[in-house]
Amino acid sequence: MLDAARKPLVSVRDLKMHFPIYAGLFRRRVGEVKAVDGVSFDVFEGETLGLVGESGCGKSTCGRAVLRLYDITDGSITIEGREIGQTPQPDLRPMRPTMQMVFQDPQASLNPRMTVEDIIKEPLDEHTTLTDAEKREKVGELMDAVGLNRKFAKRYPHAFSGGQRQRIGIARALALNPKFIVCDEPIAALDVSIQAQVVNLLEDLQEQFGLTYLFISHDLSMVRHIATRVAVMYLGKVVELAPREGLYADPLHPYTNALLSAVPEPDPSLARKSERIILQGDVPSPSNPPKGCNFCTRCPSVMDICKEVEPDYREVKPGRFVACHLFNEINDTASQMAGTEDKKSTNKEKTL
Ligand SMILES: Nc1ncnc2c1ncn2[C@@H]1O[C@H](COP(=O)(O)OP(=O)(O)OP(=O)(O)O)[C@@H](O)[C@H]1O
Repeated sequence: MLDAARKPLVSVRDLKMHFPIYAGLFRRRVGEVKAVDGVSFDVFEGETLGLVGESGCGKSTCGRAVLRLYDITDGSITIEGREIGQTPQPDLRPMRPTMQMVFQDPQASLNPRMTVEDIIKEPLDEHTTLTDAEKREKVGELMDAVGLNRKFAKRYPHAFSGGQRQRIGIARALALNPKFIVCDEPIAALDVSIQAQVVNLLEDLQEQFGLTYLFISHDLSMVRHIATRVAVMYLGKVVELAPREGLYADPLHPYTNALLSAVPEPDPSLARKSERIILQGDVPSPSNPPKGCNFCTRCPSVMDICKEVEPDYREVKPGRFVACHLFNEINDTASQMAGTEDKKSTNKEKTL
C-alpha cells in the first residue's frame, strides 16, 4: 500500500510531446503528431509504475520525454524535486546518472563494434573520474549483478543470446548507480522462455539497489506481475491510473475495461464469467484526435458530453485517477460531501 505522504521521486505534469509534420517542396509545417498530449503522473521511490496501452498510444515517447531524450513541447518534469522540463533543455549532465533507460531491442541498442566491457564502461568514462583498474572492477561487479560471466567481458554483443544482450543493456544502465530507470518494453524482443528470467532479474535488482522503475509494456499479464501501480494510456493521454490490484479487479475507465477483457484468464472458472469486449473502429490518428474525449469514437458507454468536452483527469476514489465523464458525478458529490473545494485544486498540487 502506498503511503500518501510519501514524496514522489519523479513528478510529471501536463507533459506534451508533439512531433511536427512537414510536407511539400519547401518542407512547410502542416500539422503535428500529438504523441503525448498532457500526461500527469508521479513515480514514488521504490515502486514500479507500469505504463500500458496499445501500440502507438505514446508509451515510448512518454518514457523518453520524461528522461529528456526529447526537447519536450510543454509540461513539467521533476526528479528528486529538481525541474528538468525547461525549454531550452537545461544541462542534464549532473542528472544523467540518476535516471537511465533500458531499451526494447538489445540488438539495436548495443554498439556491435564495442566489447561488453567497453559498452558497460562507457557511462563510467563519461561521468566518473575512476581509474582504469577501478572501472574494470566495477564492470566485473555489474556483470556479476546481472548474471553474466566476467570472463566474457572482452567478447562482442553478437556472441551473446538475446536475453544475455538485454543483461548487458541492464548492466550499462546500472553503471552510474541510478535511482530511476525507464524500462521500455525490456522483454518484448525476447523469447517467451527468457522473458520471465529478465523480469525476475529486474525485480531482484530493484530490491538490491533500491531502484524505481517506469515499466513500459503492452503485455498486461507481465505488468500485473511486476507493477505496483499501473497507468493506462490511450491516444497520447493517461486515461486511468490505479494501484495494480484495484485496476485489474475493478477497472473504471471503459478503455481499461476493454483492454483487460482481452487478457487471457488462467483460471477457467473466472474465464467463463469475464466477457471479452471488442472495441469498434480504429484508433484515431494522433495528428487529428477527436473533439471531446479521445476515446469517444470507440467507447461503448459514450454520452453526448463526451463528444464535446474533454474529461478532467482526477481522483475519483483514494489513489484512483480516471479521465471519464462517467465519474464526474461521483467525484462532485464526494467533494461536496467532504465540503472541500477539490474541484478547484489542480493536479499540479496533488500527488498522482
Ligand atoms: N520521432 C517521431 N516523429 C514523428 N512521430 C513520431 C515519432 N516518434 C513517435 N511518433 C508517433 O507518435 C505516436 C506514439 O508513438 P510511440 O512509439 O510513443 O507509441 P508506443 O505506445 O510506444 O507504441 P509501440 O508500443 O508500438 O512502441 C505514434 O503515432 C508514432 O508514429
